[in-house]
Amino acid sequence: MTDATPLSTATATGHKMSARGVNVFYGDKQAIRDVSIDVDMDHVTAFIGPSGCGKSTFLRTLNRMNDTIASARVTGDIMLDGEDIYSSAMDVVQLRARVGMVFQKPNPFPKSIYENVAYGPRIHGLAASKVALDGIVEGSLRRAGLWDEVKDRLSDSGTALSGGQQQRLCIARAIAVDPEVILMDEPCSALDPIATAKIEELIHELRGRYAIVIVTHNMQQAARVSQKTAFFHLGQLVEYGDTDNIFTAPKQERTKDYITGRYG
Ligand SMILES: Nc1ncnc2c1ncn2[C@@H]1O[C@H](COP(=O)(O)OP(=O)(O)OP(=O)(O)O)[C@@H](O)[C@H]1O
Repeated sequence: MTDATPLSTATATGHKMSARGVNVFYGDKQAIRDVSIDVDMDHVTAFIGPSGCGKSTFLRTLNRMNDTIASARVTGDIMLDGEDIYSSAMDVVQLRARVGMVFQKPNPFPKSIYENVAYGPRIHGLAASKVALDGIVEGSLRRAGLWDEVKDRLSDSGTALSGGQQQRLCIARAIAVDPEVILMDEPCSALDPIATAKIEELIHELRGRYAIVIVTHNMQQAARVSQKTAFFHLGQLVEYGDTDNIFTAPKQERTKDYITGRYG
């Protein structure tokens, strides 16, 4: 591909995920306007912008979570490894295993800690034996930084953990099905500063192994955890670039106004 190649479709961009000309409507109301962006493996991408600008809506297009909202309609192209995730051939259950999601409010299943992590690998047939499943559960909890805190109480309910532990359990659950991309929608907004610091540390550790996209209201958090930042405003992607540049030398006036606290 040369620089002159039009980016009208994302088929051959070589990025982990690519969106081209994406619009999202809720009924007649347009929430996302003509957004094009690439997401890569080797960095964390932060979506920032004032409340209601469409960060969560756009994030949800990346694993078709908007399918669960009856009024939502998505147009444009979204590719995962060059494959159109909105094509009729795409298995949505598989897609959501490949592109996992962690929500604002920790939402463990009302099941044991072990079952929370084992459920996905079991339904996706990822473990041939109980020993293999035990290994996946332990490995996922270790990678989510939770193993030492829960190894002696795996049969306790996931909902009995603290909020921060529940969020790490949800990250372990996402990791357990061996995803390629992890979407995080304000994962720390319900957590205290210590639990938040643990999640941020975890994001650093997971970086490189997965493509990570995080929606955050907190600009300091975006600056701490991400290498790329996308600024959204009124449903548009106003600016996307290296996090350092977005925060120190934004090119667009609207980005500058937002990061200097003039609105939002
Ligand atoms: N399920 C829905 N039905 C109708 N409109 C919706 C729905 N979800 C979001 N919207 C609207 O779409 C626009 C974008 O909302 P969205 O939640 O994506 O923004 P956001 O930037 O993530 O906001 P916040 O930071 O407050 O979470 C808003 O105008 C919102 O009211």
